[in-house]
Amino acid sequence: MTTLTTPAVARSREDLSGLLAGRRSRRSPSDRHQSGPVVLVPTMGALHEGHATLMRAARERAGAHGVVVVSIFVNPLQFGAGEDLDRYPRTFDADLEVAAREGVDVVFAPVVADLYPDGVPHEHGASDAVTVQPGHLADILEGAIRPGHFRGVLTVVAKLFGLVRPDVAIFGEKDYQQLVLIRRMVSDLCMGIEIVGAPTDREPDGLARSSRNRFLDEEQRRQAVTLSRVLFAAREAGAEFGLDVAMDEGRAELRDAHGVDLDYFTILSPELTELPAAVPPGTEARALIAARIGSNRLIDNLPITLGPTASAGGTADNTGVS
Ligand SMILES: Nc1ncnc2c1ncn2[C@@H]1O[C@H](COP(=O)(O)OP(=O)(O)OP(=O)(O)O)[C@@H](O)[C@H]1O
Ligand SMILES: CC(C)(CO)[C@@H](O)C(=O)[O-]
Ligand code: BAL
Repeated sequence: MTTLTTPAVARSREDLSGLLAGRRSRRSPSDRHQSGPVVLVPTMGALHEGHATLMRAARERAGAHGVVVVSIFVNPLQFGAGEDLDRYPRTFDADLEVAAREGVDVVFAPVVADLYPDGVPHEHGASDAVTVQPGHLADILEGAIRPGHFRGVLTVVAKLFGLVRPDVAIFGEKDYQQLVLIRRMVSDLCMGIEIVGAPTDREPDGLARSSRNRFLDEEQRRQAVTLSRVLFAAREAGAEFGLDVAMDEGRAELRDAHGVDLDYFTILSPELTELPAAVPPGTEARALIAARIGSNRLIDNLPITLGPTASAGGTADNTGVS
């Protein structure tokens, strides 16, 4: 029988610094060889198997002597007015079980006032708070639909980095634009933290696991698989026939779908810039999709290697139907 050790739970920043202090003092240069890295997995809770893959990667990276910290915090600053902040699932006891199963050392689950002692600095409210302003990459895709979202994400991630001071932080590729922006923040603000991107974990039929999937009813669950179908169809066609055909095949999947209200389907460079008009065979790209199914908004993406007859069409051609 496997014995599970419940992670230490820090409910405030003071708890966290207490829990991490002992470990940090042991990380002196003289005995660094005996200690491993501090590895952080930031989450909003409602943990599922996708999160578990991140924790497993963290445990492996930290080794027996390192520390795995999982943060659970539903960050109000990244939710816009009318979004699903209030109904976002909160399942703390079940989350602790997942963390225990994956060998997490510390769960950091602060309250809102702990991370925002002067209140949540929403754009529309007066505030002296310093927040992280992302570049223009935050204005496209998710940022176009959710203005201010990435300012909220980067601000809270910067706070988590400041509190946990990890050597490594692991994020899912499922939130691909988020991952790109976090890498950019760490680089531009010289944070000196290694950012690891973990592949998207999927249901057997291809649907990307997501905390919000639990809100899908049976019919919506059937419709939700359209997102990954579009991406896999685009990937297969793109590998053989290039970008334009990849877009066509993705769009064809969308035409046959019901109940899927598309926000975007596009293929961009891995850095989320437009692809040039002609790309050489073997060019790496990223297909990205977002859609609403009922009142649920889902996102997904997939890496694509464009094939020998690839020819890029720029924004006009590789922007999806809506
Ligand atoms: N299916 C997945 N595979 C790998 N990583 C994932 C998966 N789903 C989420 N993650 C990653 O887990 C981290 C925490 O994400 P979060 O708590 O928002 O979960 P989520 O399932 O993405 O929820 P949401 O429904 O809000 O999109 C992020 O880095 C995210 O990219
Ligand atoms: C990175 C994150 C934990 C910041 O709140 C969140 O955006 C998420 O769970 O992907
Ligand atoms: N994982 C993305 C968090 C959000 O939708 O706000």
